[in-house]
Amino acid sequence: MTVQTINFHGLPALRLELHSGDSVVVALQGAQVLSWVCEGKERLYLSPRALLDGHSAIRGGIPICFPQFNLRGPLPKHGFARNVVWQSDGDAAGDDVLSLVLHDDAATREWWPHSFSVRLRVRLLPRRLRVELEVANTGGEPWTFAAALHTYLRVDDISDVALEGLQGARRWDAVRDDRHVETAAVLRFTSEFDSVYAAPAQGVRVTQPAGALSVTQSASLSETVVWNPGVDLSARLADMPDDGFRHMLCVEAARIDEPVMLTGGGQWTGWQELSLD
Ligand SMILES: O=P(O)(O)OC[C@H]1O[C@H](O)[C@H](O)[C@@H](O)[C@@H]1O
Repeated sequence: MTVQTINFHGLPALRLELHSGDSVVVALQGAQVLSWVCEGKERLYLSPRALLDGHSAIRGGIPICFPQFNLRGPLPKHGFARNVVWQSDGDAAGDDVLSLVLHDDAATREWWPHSFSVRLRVRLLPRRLRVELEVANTGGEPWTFAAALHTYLRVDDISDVALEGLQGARRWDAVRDDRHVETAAVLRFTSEFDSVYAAPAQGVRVTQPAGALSVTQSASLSETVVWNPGVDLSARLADMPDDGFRHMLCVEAARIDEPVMLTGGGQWTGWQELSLD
């Protein structure tokens, strides 16, 4: 197992490699995982048109949304954590773990006037990647936050992908602004798909001809968001190729509807785990 500091397409990043050859790359910007190679194959989608300028949101990998999800609040979309540079936190790292931390500073207090630290631990195991977010209130006043691990899974062809595990879950279909209980045992993706589900306890499974991947998450992340922009929105997104939608599916572990309240000194943890079947 080796940890290296690297330059990933111009971005400072950390890279961890197992003896097996599996590897993970995490950019200091946003503590965003940008690559997970498992058994010789890239498992995360990173748009070939992603903006890698050191501050714009990066289209792909595992963006961290904090302390806001989407436009559900006054902050920039998905909060500011994905736009700022985090620090490597070697102390909190272990043999198979990369750790990065973000503390409040003058810039974050301009957006959000609170004292906090957010830590991301990325654990690389054979056939498995676990991403754990820890949020602490380092001040005296209580505050609330929303968060998401906005994972872009790489798929060979979205028309061959099936997502299982959401039948019976409460769903808000954001495309149609419709609330209902999911009836489908298997979801398929033929057009824009953007839905927030009550997270199923057993997680979900993404299957395609090349194999299956299971996605599980902590109960503290109470929602699973499923997003694929489809052909029209993909063409409108400047940082995605027109056919980008074919090669990705976002399965996000999120905390949206009921924000977390942390009193001074309080701490919260949420995780998502990806594992090859
Ligand atoms: O374009 P971004 O700001 O990265 O957001 C990308 C997407 O994130 C989530 O999946 C939301 O549910 C979508 O509504 C949003 O379009």
